[in-house]
Amino acid sequence: MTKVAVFGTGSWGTTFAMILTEAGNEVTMWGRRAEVTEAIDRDHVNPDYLPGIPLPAALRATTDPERALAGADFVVLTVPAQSLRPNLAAWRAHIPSGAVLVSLMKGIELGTTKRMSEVIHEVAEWPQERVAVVSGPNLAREIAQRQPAATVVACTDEQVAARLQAICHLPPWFRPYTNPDVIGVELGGAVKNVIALAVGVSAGMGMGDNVSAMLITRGLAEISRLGAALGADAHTFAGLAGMGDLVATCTSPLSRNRTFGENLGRGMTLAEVVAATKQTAEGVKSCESVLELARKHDVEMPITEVVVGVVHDGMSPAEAGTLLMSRSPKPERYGL
Ligand SMILES: NC(=O)c1ccc[n+]([C@@H]2O[C@H](COP(=O)([O-])OP(=O)(O)OC[C@H]3O[C@@H](n4cnc5c(N)ncnc54)[C@H](O)[C@@H]3O)[C@@H](O)[C@H]2O)c1
Ligand SMILES: O=P(O)(O)OC[C@H](O)CO
Repeated sequence: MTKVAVFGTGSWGTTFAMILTEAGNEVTMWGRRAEVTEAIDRDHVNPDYLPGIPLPAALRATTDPERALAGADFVVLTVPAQSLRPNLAAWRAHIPSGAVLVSLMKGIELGTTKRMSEVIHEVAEWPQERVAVVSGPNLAREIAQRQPAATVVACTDEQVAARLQAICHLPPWFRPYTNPDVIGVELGGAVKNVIALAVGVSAGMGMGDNVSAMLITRGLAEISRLGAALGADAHTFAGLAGMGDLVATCTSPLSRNRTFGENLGRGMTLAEVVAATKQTAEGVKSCESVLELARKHDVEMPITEVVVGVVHDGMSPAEAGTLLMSRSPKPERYGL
Protein backbone atom coordinates (compact mmCIF):
# COMPACT_ATOMS: atom_id res chain seq x y z
CA MET A 1 0.00 0.00 0.00
CA THR A 2 1.29 3.50 -0.86
CA LYS A 3 2.05 5.63 2.20
CA VAL A 4 1.30 9.35 2.03
CA ALA A 5 2.06 12.11 4.55
CA VAL A 6 -0.07 15.28 4.22
CA PHE A 7 1.37 18.37 5.93
CA GLY A 8 -1.35 20.93 6.74
CA THR A 9 -4.81 20.24 8.16
CA GLY A 10 -6.57 23.19 6.49
CA SER A 11 -9.49 22.86 4.11
CA TRP A 12 -7.56 21.67 1.04
CA GLY A 13 -5.06 19.48 2.91
CA THR A 14 -7.92 17.69 4.68
CA THR A 15 -9.98 17.30 1.50
CA PHE A 16 -7.02 15.96 -0.50
CA ALA A 17 -6.21 13.57 2.37
CA MET A 18 -9.83 12.31 2.19
CA ILE A 19 -9.43 11.60 -1.53
CA LEU A 20 -6.10 9.82 -1.04
CA THR A 21 -7.50 7.70 1.80
CA GLU A 22 -10.63 6.71 -0.11
CA ALA A 23 -8.45 5.89 -3.14
CA GLY A 24 -6.83 3.18 -0.99
CA ASN A 25 -3.63 4.83 0.27
CA GLU A 26 -2.37 4.82 3.88
CA VAL A 27 -2.52 8.52 4.81
CA THR A 28 -1.21 10.35 7.89
CA MET A 29 -1.76 14.08 8.27
CA TRP A 30 0.47 16.45 10.22
CA GLY A 31 -1.00 19.53 11.91
CA ARG A 32 0.23 22.16 14.35
CA ARG A 33 -2.68 22.01 16.76
CA ALA A 34 -3.41 18.86 18.77
CA GLU A 35 -7.13 19.68 19.04
CA VAL A 36 -7.41 19.55 15.24
CA THR A 37 -5.28 16.42 14.70
CA GLU A 38 -7.12 14.64 17.55
CA ALA A 39 -10.51 15.53 16.05
CA ILE A 40 -9.39 14.12 12.66
CA ASP A 41 -7.76 10.99 14.13
CA ARG A 42 -10.32 10.12 16.80
CA ASP A 43 -13.63 11.71 15.77
CA HIS A 44 -13.10 11.73 11.98
CA VAL A 45 -14.01 15.41 11.59
CA ASN A 46 -12.16 18.71 11.10
CA PRO A 47 -14.51 21.16 12.82
CA ASP A 48 -12.30 24.20 12.18
CA TYR A 49 -11.90 23.85 8.41
CA LEU A 50 -14.56 21.40 7.15
CA PRO A 51 -17.40 21.49 9.68
CA GLY A 52 -20.12 18.91 9.09
CA ILE A 53 -18.04 16.76 6.69
CA PRO A 54 -17.41 13.16 7.84
CA LEU A 55 -13.79 12.06 7.24
CA PRO A 56 -12.67 8.48 6.54
CA ALA A 57 -12.03 6.41 9.70
CA ALA A 58 -8.73 5.14 8.21
CA LEU A 59 -7.28 8.68 8.00
CA ARG A 60 -4.65 9.25 10.71
CA ALA A 61 -3.39 12.61 12.06
CA THR A 62 -0.58 13.64 14.39
CA THR A 63 1.37 16.70 15.55
CA ASP A 64 4.63 14.70 15.27
CA PRO A 65 6.27 15.29 11.85
CA GLU A 66 8.62 12.32 12.25
CA ARG A 67 5.66 9.99 12.80
CA ALA A 68 3.78 11.39 9.81
CA LEU A 69 6.83 11.00 7.56
CA ALA A 70 7.85 7.46 8.57
CA GLY A 71 7.99 5.32 5.41
CA ALA A 72 6.17 7.94 3.27
CA ASP A 73 6.30 7.41 -0.52
CA PHE A 74 4.65 10.82 -1.16
CA VAL A 75 4.82 13.93 1.06
CA VAL A 76 2.05 16.42 0.29
CA LEU A 77 2.70 20.01 1.41
CA THR A 78 -0.30 22.27 1.96
CA VAL A 79 0.55 24.98 4.47
CA PRO A 80 0.25 28.71 3.59
CA ALA A 81 2.81 29.50 0.87
CA GLN A 82 4.74 32.08 2.89
CA SER A 83 5.24 29.58 5.75
CA LEU A 84 6.62 26.76 3.58
CA ARG A 85 10.34 27.62 3.83
CA PRO A 86 10.74 27.54 7.65
CA ASN A 87 8.38 24.58 8.00
CA LEU A 88 10.12 22.47 5.38
CA ALA A 89 13.54 23.28 6.87
CA ALA A 90 12.28 21.79 10.15
CA TRP A 91 10.82 18.65 8.50
CA ARG A 92 13.41 17.80 5.85
CA ALA A 93 15.70 15.64 8.05
CA HIS A 94 12.85 13.14 8.52
CA ILE A 95 11.71 12.90 4.88
CA PRO A 96 12.48 9.42 3.42
CA SER A 97 15.10 9.82 0.69
CA GLY A 98 13.04 8.21 -2.11
CA ALA A 99 9.85 10.19 -1.47
CA VAL A 100 8.10 12.44 -3.99
CA LEU A 101 7.37 15.92 -2.59
CA VAL A 102 4.03 17.34 -3.76
CA SER A 103 2.92 20.98 -3.54
CA LEU A 104 -0.79 21.83 -3.32
CA MET A 105 0.05 25.48 -2.58
CA LYS A 106 -0.89 28.42 -4.82
CA GLY A 107 1.49 31.22 -3.96
CA ILE A 108 4.77 32.91 -4.89
CA GLU A 109 7.31 33.48 -2.12
CA LEU A 110 7.76 37.09 -1.00
CA GLY A 111 11.35 38.34 -1.23
CA THR A 112 12.61 35.54 -3.52
CA THR A 113 9.70 35.47 -6.08
CA LYS A 114 10.09 31.68 -6.15
CA ARG A 115 7.35 29.23 -7.01
CA MET A 116 6.58 26.63 -4.33
CA SER A 117 8.29 23.81 -6.25
CA GLU A 118 11.42 25.97 -6.44
CA VAL A 119 11.32 26.55 -2.67
CA ILE A 120 10.93 22.79 -2.12
CA HIS A 121 13.82 21.98 -4.48
CA GLU A 122 16.03 24.52 -2.69
CA VAL A 123 15.13 23.93 0.96
CA ALA A 124 14.82 20.13 0.89
CA GLU A 125 17.66 19.83 -1.67
CA TRP A 126 15.32 17.49 -3.61
CA PRO A 127 15.73 16.63 -7.32
CA GLN A 128 13.25 18.49 -9.58
CA GLU A 129 12.13 15.13 -11.05
CA ARG A 130 10.73 14.17 -7.64
CA VAL A 131 8.95 17.45 -6.94
CA ALA A 132 5.34 17.56 -8.21
CA VAL A 133 2.49 20.06 -8.16
CA VAL A 134 -1.28 19.56 -8.03
CA SER A 135 -3.38 22.52 -9.16
CA GLY A 136 -6.73 23.12 -10.82
CA PRO A 137 -10.30 24.34 -10.21
CA ASN A 138 -10.51 22.70 -6.79
CA LEU A 139 -12.64 24.61 -4.31
CA ALA A 140 -12.11 22.39 -1.27
CA ARG A 141 -15.61 22.55 0.19
CA GLU A 142 -17.31 21.42 -3.03
CA ILE A 143 -14.94 18.45 -3.32
CA ALA A 144 -15.34 17.58 0.38
CA GLN A 145 -19.10 17.48 -0.30
CA ARG A 146 -18.32 14.89 -2.98
CA GLN A 147 -19.04 16.98 -6.03
CA PRO A 148 -16.93 15.86 -9.02
CA ALA A 149 -13.76 17.79 -9.86
CA ALA A 150 -10.73 17.55 -12.15
CA THR A 151 -7.20 18.71 -11.50
CA VAL A 152 -3.70 18.75 -13.00
CA VAL A 153 -0.73 16.79 -11.66
CA ALA A 154 2.50 18.36 -12.93
CA CYS A 155 6.03 16.96 -12.76
CA THR A 156 9.00 17.18 -15.13
CA ASP A 157 9.29 13.39 -14.81
CA GLU A 158 6.17 12.08 -16.54
CA GLN A 159 6.44 8.69 -14.80
CA VAL A 160 6.36 10.39 -11.40
CA ALA A 161 3.34 12.44 -12.55
CA ALA A 162 1.62 9.21 -13.64
CA ARG A 163 2.30 7.57 -10.25
CA LEU A 164 0.82 10.56 -8.44
CA GLN A 165 -2.13 10.63 -10.85
CA ALA A 166 -2.79 6.95 -10.10
CA ILE A 167 -2.86 7.36 -6.32
CA CYS A 168 -5.28 10.34 -6.33
CA HIS A 169 -7.61 9.14 -9.10
CA LEU A 170 -10.97 8.41 -7.45
CA PRO A 171 -13.79 7.76 -9.94
CA PRO A 172 -16.41 9.19 -10.19
CA TRP A 173 -15.32 11.91 -7.78
CA PHE A 174 -11.79 13.14 -8.56
CA ARG A 175 -10.13 13.08 -12.00
CA PRO A 176 -6.46 14.14 -12.30
CA TYR A 177 -4.75 14.90 -15.64
CA THR A 178 -0.96 15.01 -16.03
CA ASN A 179 1.13 17.84 -17.50
CA PRO A 180 4.95 18.14 -17.61
CA ASP A 181 4.70 21.98 -17.50
CA VAL A 182 5.34 22.63 -13.81
CA ILE A 183 6.01 26.36 -14.37
CA GLY A 184 2.71 26.97 -16.17
CA VAL A 185 0.63 24.91 -13.73
CA GLU A 186 2.10 26.74 -10.72
CA LEU A 187 1.78 30.20 -12.28
CA GLY A 188 -1.85 29.53 -13.22
CA GLY A 189 -2.66 28.61 -9.62
CA ALA A 190 -0.83 31.52 -8.00
CA VAL A 191 -1.79 34.38 -10.32
CA LYS A 192 -5.49 33.50 -10.60
CA ASN A 193 -5.75 34.42 -6.90
CA VAL A 194 -4.63 37.97 -7.75
CA ILE A 195 -7.19 38.23 -10.55
CA ALA A 196 -9.90 36.83 -8.21
CA LEU A 197 -9.11 39.68 -5.80
CA ALA A 198 -9.69 42.15 -8.66
CA VAL A 199 -12.98 40.49 -9.70
CA GLY A 200 -14.07 40.47 -6.05
CA VAL A 201 -13.31 44.19 -5.67
CA SER A 202 -15.38 44.98 -8.76
CA ALA A 203 -18.30 42.82 -7.54
CA GLY A 204 -18.13 44.51 -4.13
CA MET A 205 -18.38 47.89 -5.87
CA GLY A 206 -21.60 46.70 -7.51
CA MET A 207 -20.16 46.09 -10.98
CA GLY A 208 -21.79 43.42 -13.16
CA ASP A 209 -20.77 40.49 -15.32
CA ASN A 210 -19.22 42.51 -18.17
CA VAL A 211 -16.59 43.78 -15.75
CA SER A 212 -15.98 40.28 -14.34
CA ALA A 213 -15.57 38.85 -17.85
CA MET A 214 -13.21 41.67 -18.82
CA LEU A 215 -11.02 41.11 -15.75
CA ILE A 216 -11.01 37.32 -16.14
CA THR A 217 -10.09 37.52 -19.84
CA ARG A 218 -7.48 40.25 -19.50
CA GLY A 219 -6.26 38.47 -16.35
CA LEU A 220 -5.64 35.38 -18.46
CA ALA A 221 -3.67 37.57 -20.88
CA GLU A 222 -1.49 38.74 -17.95
CA ILE A 223 -0.94 35.18 -16.72
CA SER A 224 -0.06 34.05 -20.26
CA ARG A 225 2.44 36.92 -20.77
CA LEU A 226 4.18 36.10 -17.49
CA GLY A 227 4.16 32.40 -18.37
CA ALA A 228 5.73 33.07 -21.79
CA ALA A 229 8.51 35.10 -20.15
CA LEU A 230 9.21 32.30 -17.65
CA GLY A 231 9.21 29.45 -20.20
CA ALA A 232 5.75 27.96 -19.53
CA ASP A 233 3.78 26.14 -22.26
CA ALA A 234 1.02 28.46 -23.56
CA HIS A 235 -1.40 25.47 -23.82
CA THR A 236 -1.35 25.08 -20.04
CA PHE A 237 -3.23 28.37 -19.60
CA ALA A 238 -6.12 27.12 -21.75
CA GLY A 239 -6.41 24.08 -19.48
CA LEU A 240 -7.71 23.25 -16.00
CA ALA A 241 -4.78 24.85 -14.13
CA GLY A 242 -5.13 28.05 -16.21
CA MET A 243 -8.56 29.06 -17.49
CA GLY A 244 -10.29 26.38 -15.39
CA ASP A 245 -9.01 27.57 -12.03
CA LEU A 246 -9.30 31.23 -13.02
CA VAL A 247 -13.02 30.85 -13.81
CA ALA A 248 -13.77 28.78 -10.68
CA THR A 249 -11.99 31.15 -8.32
CA CYS A 250 -13.16 34.41 -9.87
CA THR A 251 -16.83 33.36 -9.96
CA SER A 252 -17.30 31.30 -6.79
CA PRO A 253 -18.63 32.72 -3.53
CA LEU A 254 -16.53 29.97 -1.86
CA SER A 255 -13.26 31.58 -3.01
CA ARG A 256 -11.41 33.25 -0.13
CA ASN A 257 -9.55 35.51 -2.59
CA ARG A 258 -12.69 36.68 -4.39
CA THR A 259 -14.46 37.21 -1.04
CA PHE A 260 -11.50 39.18 0.31
CA GLY A 261 -11.66 41.47 -2.74
CA GLU A 262 -15.44 41.79 -2.47
CA ASN A 263 -15.12 43.05 1.11
CA LEU A 264 -12.54 45.64 0.04
CA GLY A 265 -14.81 46.72 -2.83
CA ARG A 266 -17.68 47.22 -0.38
CA GLY A 267 -15.54 49.73 1.48
CA MET A 268 -14.15 47.70 4.39
CA THR A 269 -10.60 48.63 5.44
CA LEU A 270 -7.74 46.18 4.94
CA ALA A 271 -7.57 45.59 8.72
CA GLU A 272 -11.31 44.85 8.84
CA VAL A 273 -11.09 42.41 5.93
CA VAL A 274 -8.03 40.65 7.40
CA ALA A 275 -9.88 40.27 10.71
CA ALA A 276 -12.93 38.82 8.92
CA THR A 277 -10.85 36.30 6.89
CA LYS A 278 -10.37 33.02 8.77
CA GLN A 279 -8.59 31.04 6.04
CA THR A 280 -5.66 31.57 3.70
CA ALA A 281 -6.25 34.05 0.83
CA GLU A 282 -2.87 33.58 -0.88
CA GLY A 283 -3.28 36.43 -3.38
CA VAL A 284 -3.17 39.04 -0.62
CA LYS A 285 0.55 38.42 -0.09
CA SER A 286 1.42 36.88 -3.44
CA CYS A 287 0.15 39.89 -5.44
CA GLU A 288 3.33 41.67 -4.37
CA SER A 289 5.66 38.81 -5.31
CA VAL A 290 3.83 38.27 -8.63
CA LEU A 291 4.29 41.95 -9.47
CA GLU A 292 7.97 41.80 -8.49
CA LEU A 293 8.42 38.70 -10.68
CA ALA A 294 6.71 40.47 -13.59
CA ARG A 295 8.94 43.52 -13.23
CA LYS A 296 12.08 41.34 -13.10
CA HIS A 297 11.04 39.88 -16.46
CA ASP A 298 9.76 43.15 -17.93
CA VAL A 299 6.18 41.86 -18.22
CA GLU A 300 3.25 44.27 -18.09
CA MET A 301 0.59 43.19 -15.55
CA PRO A 302 -1.79 46.14 -15.12
CA ILE A 303 -4.49 44.28 -13.17
CA THR A 304 -1.90 42.90 -10.75
CA GLU A 305 -0.49 46.43 -10.33
CA VAL A 306 -3.83 47.90 -9.26
CA VAL A 307 -4.53 44.93 -6.97
CA VAL A 308 -1.25 45.68 -5.16
CA GLY A 309 -2.30 49.34 -5.10
CA VAL A 310 -5.71 48.63 -3.56
CA VAL A 311 -4.60 45.91 -1.12
CA HIS A 312 -1.30 47.39 0.06
CA ASP A 313 -0.89 51.01 -1.04
CA GLY A 314 -4.15 52.75 -0.17
CA MET A 315 -5.46 53.09 -3.74
CA SER A 316 -9.27 53.29 -3.79
CA PRO A 317 -11.21 50.71 -5.83
CA ALA A 318 -12.68 53.55 -7.92
CA GLU A 319 -9.20 54.90 -8.70
CA ALA A 320 -8.08 51.38 -9.67
CA GLY A 321 -10.98 51.04 -12.11
CA THR A 322 -10.32 54.43 -13.68
CA LEU A 323 -6.61 53.64 -14.07
CA LEU A 324 -7.31 50.37 -15.88
CA MET A 325 -9.95 51.86 -18.18
CA SER A 326 -7.77 54.90 -19.05
CA ARG A 327 -4.79 52.92 -20.33
CA SER A 328 -3.83 53.64 -23.92
CA PRO A 329 -5.97 51.63 -26.40
CA LYS A 330 -4.27 48.51 -27.80
CA PRO A 331 -4.89 45.63 -30.18
CA GLU A 332 -6.36 42.69 -28.24
CA ARG A 333 -3.34 40.47 -28.86
CA TYR A 334 -0.85 43.16 -27.74
CA GLY A 335 2.07 41.62 -25.85
CA LEU A 336 0.86 38.05 -26.24
N1 LIG B 1 -9.04 25.65 0.08
C1 LIG B 1 -9.04 25.43 -1.22
O1 LIG B 1 -10.12 25.36 -1.82
C2 LIG B 1 -7.75 25.25 -1.96
C3 LIG B 1 -7.78 24.55 -3.17
C4 LIG B 1 -6.60 24.40 -3.88
C5 LIG B 1 -5.41 24.91 -3.38
N2 LIG B 1 -5.42 25.57 -2.19
C6 LIG B 1 -4.11 26.05 -1.71
O2 LIG B 1 -3.68 25.18 -0.66
C7 LIG B 1 -2.89 25.90 0.28
C8 LIG B 1 -3.45 25.67 1.66
O3 LIG B 1 -4.76 26.21 1.65
P1 LIG B 1 -5.93 25.76 2.59
O4 LIG B 1 -7.18 26.16 1.91
O5 LIG B 1 -5.82 24.36 3.04
O6 LIG B 1 -5.67 26.77 3.80
P2 LIG B 1 -6.42 26.90 5.16
O7 LIG B 1 -6.37 28.32 5.54
O8 LIG B 1 -7.73 26.21 5.10
O9 LIG B 1 -5.47 26.06 6.13
C9 LIG B 1 -4.12 26.37 6.32
C10 LIG B 1 -3.49 25.31 7.23
O10 LIG B 1 -2.13 25.69 7.49
C11 LIG B 1 -1.95 25.85 8.89
N3 LIG B 1 -1.02 26.94 9.09
C12 LIG B 1 -1.26 28.28 9.10
N4 LIG B 1 -0.11 28.96 9.31
C13 LIG B 1 0.86 28.02 9.43
C14 LIG B 1 2.24 28.07 9.69
N5 LIG B 1 2.87 29.23 9.82
N6 LIG B 1 2.92 26.91 9.77
C15 LIG B 1 2.30 25.71 9.62
N7 LIG B 1 1.00 25.59 9.40
C16 LIG B 1 0.28 26.73 9.30
C17 LIG B 1 -3.33 26.13 9.46
O11 LIG B 1 -3.38 25.78 10.83
C18 LIG B 1 -4.18 25.21 8.57
O12 LIG B 1 -4.09 23.88 9.04
C19 LIG B 1 -2.93 27.36 -0.18
O13 LIG B 1 -1.76 27.65 -0.89
C20 LIG B 1 -4.15 27.44 -1.09
O14 LIG B 1 -4.01 28.43 -2.08
C21 LIG B 1 -6.54 25.73 -1.47
O1 LIG C 1 -10.53 29.93 -1.90
P1 LIG C 1 -9.40 30.35 -2.80
O2 LIG C 1 -9.60 31.71 -3.38
O3 LIG C 1 -8.07 30.15 -2.13
O4 LIG C 1 -9.42 29.35 -4.05
C1 LIG C 1 -9.41 27.97 -3.79
C2 LIG C 1 -8.84 27.16 -4.93
O5 LIG C 1 -7.55 27.58 -5.25
C3 LIG C 1 -9.73 27.11 -6.15
O6 LIG C 1 -9.19 26.24 -7.09
